[in-house]
Amino acid sequence: MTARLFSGKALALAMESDQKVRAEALPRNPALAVVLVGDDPASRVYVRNKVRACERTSVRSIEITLPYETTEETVLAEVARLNADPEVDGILVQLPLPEHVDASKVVSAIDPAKDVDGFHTTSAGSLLQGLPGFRPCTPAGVMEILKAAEIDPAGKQALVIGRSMIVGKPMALMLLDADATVTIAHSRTPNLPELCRQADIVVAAAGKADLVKAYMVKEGAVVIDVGTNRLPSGRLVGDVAPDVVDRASVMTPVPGGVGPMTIAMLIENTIRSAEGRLGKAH
Ligand SMILES: NC(=O)C1=CN([C@@H]2O[C@H](COP(=O)(O)OP(=O)(O)OC[C@H]3O[C@@H](n4cnc5c(N)ncnc54)[C@H](OP(=O)(O)O)[C@@H]3O)[C@@H](O)[C@H]2O)C=CC1
Ligand SMILES: Nc1nc(=O)c2c([nH]1)NC[C@@H]1CN(c3ccc(C(=O)N[C@@H](CCC(=O)O)C(=O)O)cc3)C=[N+]21
Repeated sequence: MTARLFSGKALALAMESDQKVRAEALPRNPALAVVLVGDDPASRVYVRNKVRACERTSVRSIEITLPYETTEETVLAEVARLNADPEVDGILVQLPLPEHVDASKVVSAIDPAKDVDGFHTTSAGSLLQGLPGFRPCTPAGVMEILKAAEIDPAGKQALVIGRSMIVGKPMALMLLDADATVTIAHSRTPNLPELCRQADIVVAAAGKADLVKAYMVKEGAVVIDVGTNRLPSGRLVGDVAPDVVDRASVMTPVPGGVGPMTIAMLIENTIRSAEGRLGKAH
């Protein structure tokens, strides 16, 4: 079998036209503030992509770049200022933060009503309880891809590789909510190939190039590649080896798969936040 490559980039662009209309229908443009501490080159690429998506959808982008040495107190003060600003709808603090800054403390300081990343304990609690709230953008983007590709997780065996707060854990919950039977693998999982071979849907989010190889994939499985690994050559690759294309039925490419959908969901959360704040609730 040769997999169909599902373009997250095309889906993200399709979502943008509706997002732009909604953003422009509001009394003021929705605004997203991104706080970047230090100058991690990978983070810079993500921030640049977010800024471009904001431009295309009429979302105001506020970038706050602080030097690596910035104290936790200053980062917290910046978050407090953005919380209090009535013109700001979404706050994203780019992770990872420098070691001397406690990331969970900073994330907890964000007003849950502006938590467009969906990492605050309030948002995480809403996801766990099936209540409305901001959903983390990457797994939400994966769910949108599955929907657009007409893949219903109900009754399927799903394997999530990775258990981070950003991707793996919320991904597993969302697939569970969609009635899949979910297995979560991590670095201490001894039998990854065996678990992988049983899965109808594989979401790879470990950050290890070529972790998922063709022999591990069930014929006809759906393979979603979240990994973004920068090779020494500068090339960006996912967690899924190229020859998996011969076994999967649907696959997402890297780049051009989950990454652009993460950004599309961030814009979506920001516009929803603005709609709520400006009296256009869903
Ligand atoms: N496309 C996008 O929009 C996004 C892409 N990413 C990318 O996704 C990847 C994961 O990101 P993130 O979750 O933040 O990363 P983390 O490093 O926080 O988590 C990685 C997870 O993978 C697990 N893992 C590592 N090695 C293996 C292995 N050999 N077998 C099984 N599990 C393993 C780890 O296990 P343990 O918990 O035991 O350490 C951990 O749970 C990265 O490449 C990142 O760049 C991330 C966010 C968005
Ligand atoms: N608070 C916070 N929220 C995040 O959502 C967050 C974060 N911190 N830290 C880092 C990870 C990673 N992440 C990506 C987003 C977009 C692409 C993306 O757009 N990728 C493009 C290409 C990018 C490139 O060319 O390098 C693609 O896959 O096509 C990738 C990765 C969000 N993250």
